[in-house]
Amino acid sequence: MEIDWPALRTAAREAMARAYAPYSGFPVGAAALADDGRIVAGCNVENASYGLTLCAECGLVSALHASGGGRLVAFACVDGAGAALMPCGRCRQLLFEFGGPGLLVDLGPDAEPTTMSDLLPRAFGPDNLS
Ligand SMILES: O=c1ccn([C@H]2C[C@H](O)[C@@H](CO)O2)c(=O)[nH]1
Ligand SMILES: [Zn+2]
Repeated sequence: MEIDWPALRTAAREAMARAYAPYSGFPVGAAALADDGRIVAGCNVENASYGLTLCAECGLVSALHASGGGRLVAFACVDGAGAALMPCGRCRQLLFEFGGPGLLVDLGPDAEPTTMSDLLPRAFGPDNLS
């Protein structure tokens, strides 16, 4: 499948603009290409009880399912400056569930994408339960 990385980055930036991050002042947007061609996105949503913060990737995974499910093929995440941002540890696990080790991960316009297996080597995942 052809991957339009600029379109994914744009979708991530658009989601980032809708972030609710009054406590950290660190808005994040994430977008991914699903295996049926649609783009799903999410932004971080913080809470006065700081530890309840939802990362942008949480919203993305929820959006994937709320809009029909499927698998993730390619993923991009941006910070408030629009630069590529690496998902936190918890979000790597969330993304692995729906993209597996081959999920392509954006490293920005000046680098080749990497894969989830680079971000989360020797991952625990659904296959370990079968
Ligand atoms: O992968 C990440 C890392 C951080 N954040 C958010 C959580 C918090 O609102 C802010 C600062 O950590 O960035 C994300 O949304 N995704
Ligand atoms: Zn996270």
